[in-house]
Amino acid sequence: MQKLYDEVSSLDKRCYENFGLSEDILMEHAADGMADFIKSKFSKGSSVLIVCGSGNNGADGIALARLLHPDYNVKILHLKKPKSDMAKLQKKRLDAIGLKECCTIESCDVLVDAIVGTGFRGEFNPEISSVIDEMNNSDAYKIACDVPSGYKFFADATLTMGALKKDMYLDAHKEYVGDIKVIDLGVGRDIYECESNWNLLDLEDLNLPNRNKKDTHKGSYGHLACVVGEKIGAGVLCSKSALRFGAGLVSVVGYNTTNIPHSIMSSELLPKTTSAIAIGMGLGDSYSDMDLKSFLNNDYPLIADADILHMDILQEILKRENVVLTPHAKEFISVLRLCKLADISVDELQKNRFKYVELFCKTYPKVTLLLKGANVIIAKDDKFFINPHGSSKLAKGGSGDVLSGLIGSLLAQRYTPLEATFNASLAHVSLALNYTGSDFSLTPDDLISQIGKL
Ligand SMILES: NC(=O)C1=CN([C@@H]2O[C@H](COP(=O)(O)OP(=O)(O)OC[C@H]3O[C@@H](n4cnc5c(N)ncnc54)[C@H](O)[C@@H]3O)[C@@H](O)[C@H]2O)[C@@H](O)CC1
Ligand SMILES: Nc1ncnc2c1ncn2[C@@H]1O[C@H](COP(=O)(O)OP(=O)(O)O)[C@@H](O)[C@H]1O
Ligand SMILES: [K+]
Repeated sequence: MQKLYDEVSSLDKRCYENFGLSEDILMEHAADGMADFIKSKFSKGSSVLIVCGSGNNGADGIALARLLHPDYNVKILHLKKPKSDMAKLQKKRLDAIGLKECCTIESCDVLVDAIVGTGFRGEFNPEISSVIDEMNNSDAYKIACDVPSGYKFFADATLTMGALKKDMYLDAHKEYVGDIKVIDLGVGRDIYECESNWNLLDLEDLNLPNRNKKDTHKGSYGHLACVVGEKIGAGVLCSKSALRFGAGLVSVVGYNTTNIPHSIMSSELLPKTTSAIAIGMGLGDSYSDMDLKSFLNNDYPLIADADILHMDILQEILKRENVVLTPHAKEFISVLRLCKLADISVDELQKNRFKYVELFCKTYPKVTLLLKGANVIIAKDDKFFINPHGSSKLAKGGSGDVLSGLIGSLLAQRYTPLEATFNASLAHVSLALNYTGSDFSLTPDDLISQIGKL
């Protein structure tokens, strides 16, 4: 697990004040980290074009040019005259060793974007936009210094300074960042970083269910009741996924339980041995509120997904002690509207995913939320996690039902709602990562069939 930050300037400031490091020392480490990265990937003599802006992001780029010259064939393009004190100082140092400047995006092996970093505000003017377009069209290996400029530069790798920034994990930004690597700024990352409520999940954080205890029976591993309605397929996917992920028993529950696999049980009412409930997937609108209440009149841990996230009965669900909500963006704006927290478009949500997740959690601190997307957000109270390891292989109907089953399974096996959710989410993305077929071909059944290989 790694920490995430809204901003790192306060962390830089701690370095100046607590560790006696200057801005110059920090920047020298930033540039050195980038130089090491390039040296590890490209042999001496490779051509490196560094495109610099006028602030400290540009200054990082100028310092990098100095560190690579003359072993590498370095060229520098100043889009604007150096303006910040550090940019002016770095330019003076570079001029002293003499380095060729260029004024167009020339062909090169490595292209470094040091136009703007965290100080970017507003929009680029048309000239800068067209330079970035040209850079994007280059065949070179593309490196973003700190962050891809304005999230318009398509980087192969982003070398980010000091610590990870939350903003890099907005869904829309996933297209631009490439592989992300943190560069230390003169002190180890553990020392540079301070507390943060936001964390990035690593695949290694996955804690799978186990069968280490010997004196057990099926009841030891819980019973998930999956309440189904009109579209039985969604409930079946959820149930199969739950059974495969270790729940001792799984039942499809409701009025429509014909044609279900033999391994799944069925009943009209909640089984007596129920230890967790999954509700919402494929529910349709055939249940009355009264019917639904009969499934909710208990305090079992519950995962609510899909159709139920549009229903007024959600208010009742949100009062429960152990509940997980798994909306995608469109469902989350419905949740926010039902809760009278915000009436916004999907677009507005996607631009401000972190803010609205925080708003929801502040109002419902007992609820565990998983907001689906290219980068999944998992949150409870004041703890927030991002799972960035999913891929577009998962963008297919039924992927979410499999996820609900994984979460439901762990709830039934008595994981806490937060543990169930982040472990299930990590398992879900691992299933997609482990799939060896073509990206476009992954089906929910493929996901389920791979659970056993985790
Ligand atoms: N201790 C530090 O201060 C460190 C700073 N570092 C680097 O410094 C960067 C931040 O530097 P700054 O705060 O100077 O900011 P940036 O260099 O990211 O951006 C500010 C510059 O961009 C220009 N700019 C802003 N909006 C623009 C727009 N819409 N169109 C065109 N130009 C625009 C401004 O005129 C200014 O010159 C980080 O991203 C990182 O790369 C690193 O060297 C690490 C240490
Ligand atoms: N481009 C993507 N990158 C990463 N994960 C994705 C992407 N598209 C979809 N997913 C994941 O796939 C799942 C889709 O769930 P959902 O939209 O509820 O599908 P369904 O309701 O059809 O089962 C979610 O876990 C989501 O995070
Ligand atoms: K940049």
